Amino acid sequence: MSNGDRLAALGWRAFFADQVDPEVLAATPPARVVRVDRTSVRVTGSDFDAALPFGPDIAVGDWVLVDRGAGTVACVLDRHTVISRRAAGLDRQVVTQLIAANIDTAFIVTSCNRDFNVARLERYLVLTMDAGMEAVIVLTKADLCDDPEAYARQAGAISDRVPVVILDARDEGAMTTLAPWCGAARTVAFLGSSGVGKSTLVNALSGGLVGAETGAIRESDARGRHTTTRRELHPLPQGFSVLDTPGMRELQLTDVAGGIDDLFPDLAELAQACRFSDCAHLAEPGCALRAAVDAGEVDPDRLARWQKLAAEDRGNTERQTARRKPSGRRPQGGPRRKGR
Ligand SMILES: Nc1nc2c(ncn2[C@@H]2O[C@H](COP(=O)(O)OP(=O)(O)OP(=O)(O)O)[C@@H](O)[C@H]2O)c(=O)[nH]1
Ligand SMILES: [Zn+2]
Repeated sequence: MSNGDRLAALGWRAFFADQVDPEVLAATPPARVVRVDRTSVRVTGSDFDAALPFGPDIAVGDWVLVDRGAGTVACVLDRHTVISRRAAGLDRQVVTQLIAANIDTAFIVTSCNRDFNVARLERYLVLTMDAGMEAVIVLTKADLCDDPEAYARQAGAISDRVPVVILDARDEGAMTTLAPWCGAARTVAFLGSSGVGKSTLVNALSGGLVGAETGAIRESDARGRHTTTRRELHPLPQGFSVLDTPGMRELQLTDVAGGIDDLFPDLAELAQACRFSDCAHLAEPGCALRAAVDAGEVDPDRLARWQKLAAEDRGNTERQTARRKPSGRRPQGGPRRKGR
């Protein structure tokens, strides 16, 4: 395999190459961040692997330019997609935690059991749609369930833009089911609660090469033990990359209004017809959404979930904007990039 082919297999494409002049690329070669630890980032390039000192705002999946002489990340390239979540920092400060960058497809994994929750799936979908990723709902543990189709129907009703697949993550057929999204040079990620089968699927896709740790779950409460401890991107010999992420207990939304509109386009459109532009869709006269509920055209539960997500997003976004420091995310003094 040539160096160019190796880079392409890692996901290098015109979107990234176009950001940098060729001579800069020659002097500071591109590499993909495959792991982020507390003090270092692990990167893979066309003909090198390296552990470099951690820099702020570097996410697993990022494309960076490497200063090989200094042994540092010279620059983080603009991301094609990025997912982050709001986390509570010290002193109730709102901090944004980067989860992963440059993912093409997010497999949102849940099981056909008590883990299944439409509101939580919507939350993940808002996040991934806002990030510009393709999303697929993956329902695992179909083999342990009497009526998996009932789960698939509920999941399928969430959005006509999101395909739903049902599988037994431990079965060989799981690979075939996910293959359409795992083409050459693609990057896929598994998101979902602990114990739903993410590591099992990563193992299946990689043919056991990755050896992601899987854990037994306590069947009594359908909750998994927390077995995945770090985020790691695995470039596979089949020519695509897979990211395993830990189970996420809490997923707060910030700055995802676009994703909310994408997932609830009908409600966003109806709201335009409310008499008051700041209608809270509660009991105001001339509320188009309440009228649609009364007419049986809108599910009131879905409306309530949409309102809750929108309110949460607004609250967090306002708090974050108030605290955001005016600093860029690129280390200073890096190589000059196009258009800058
Ligand atoms: N019967 C059955 N068991 C499954 C299926 N998917 C996962 N399991 C089992 O459920 C347990 C948890 O699976 P994991 O793959 O470790 O779950 P995870 O989502 O990676 O969990 P975390 O690492 O904690 O985030 C393991 O014992 C798996 O063998 C499935 O589709 N059917
Ligand atoms: Zn209204």
